[in-house]
Amino acid sequence: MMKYYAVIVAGGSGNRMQTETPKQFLLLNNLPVLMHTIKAFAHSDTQPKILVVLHQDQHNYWKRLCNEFNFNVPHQIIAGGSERFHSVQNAIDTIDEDSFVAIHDAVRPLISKQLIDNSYKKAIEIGNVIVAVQSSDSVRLSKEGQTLAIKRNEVYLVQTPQIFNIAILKAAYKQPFEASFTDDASVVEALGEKINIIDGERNNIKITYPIDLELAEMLLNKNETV
Ligand SMILES: Nc1ccn([C@@H]2O[C@H](COP(=O)(O)OP(=O)(O)OP(=O)(O)O)[C@@H](O)[C@H]2O)c(=O)n1
Ligand SMILES: C[C@](O)(CO)[C@H](O)COP(=O)(O)O
Repeated sequence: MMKYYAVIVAGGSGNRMQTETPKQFLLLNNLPVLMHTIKAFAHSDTQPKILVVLHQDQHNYWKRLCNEFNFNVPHQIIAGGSERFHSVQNAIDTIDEDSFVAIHDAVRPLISKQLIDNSYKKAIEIGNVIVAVQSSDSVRLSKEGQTLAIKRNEVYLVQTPQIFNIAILKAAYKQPFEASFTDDASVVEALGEKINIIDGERNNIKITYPIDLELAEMLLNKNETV
């Protein structure tokens, strides 16, 4: 039987958020952001094994938070690295069985259970899957001091989860780090693999700036009242 993993990367320091507490631990409707994200995967039908990547200095803080919030969802804690790339690398190094692995940002807590299950299902069918949405704004490319309008229907805004077989992930994450590796698809693609896109969700925002936390709270409350 196929095995499933979810690697939830929470090893960042949240510089753009400019809060003393890293954004993955900030409260969203009275629960830390990271706990919402873990719960989304734990409540999915797929029931993946959950690996949470945290900076080594925050392991004890996280354990205290779990006690304080009575948070009992089973998960394994992995030490983070200097870049997102290294945090993912540390997690996949610990996986030793044939499996499909979803990599997801801790700071995308609004992911739906349906999108999680559908993404694993499609990854099994077509080999790999990343979720993305199209831009509703016009898009321009900045090059050599000029900007140029490009066809927005040829542009995707990439989200997570990004799901791959463990064998391809292990091979991809053996490559040396490049600044252009901003997600897992860019790392796997550098091996020459074709990347498959499926529709993401507009609600699946990444909490990056202070306004994103406010938006997430509004979207969460809207979902709960529907
Ligand atoms: N060394 C790192 C850097 C980032 N991440 C995780 O990768 C996700 C996406 O990264 P980003 O939004 O850039 O988070 P930060 O690096 O924390 O933010 P910033 O770039 O503003 O400092 C986050 O869940 C973050 O915790 C990680 O696990 N390890
Ligand atoms: C992985 C990602 O969320 C896909 O959109 C994004 O690339 C992460 O970028 P960040 O600069 O680490 O926030």
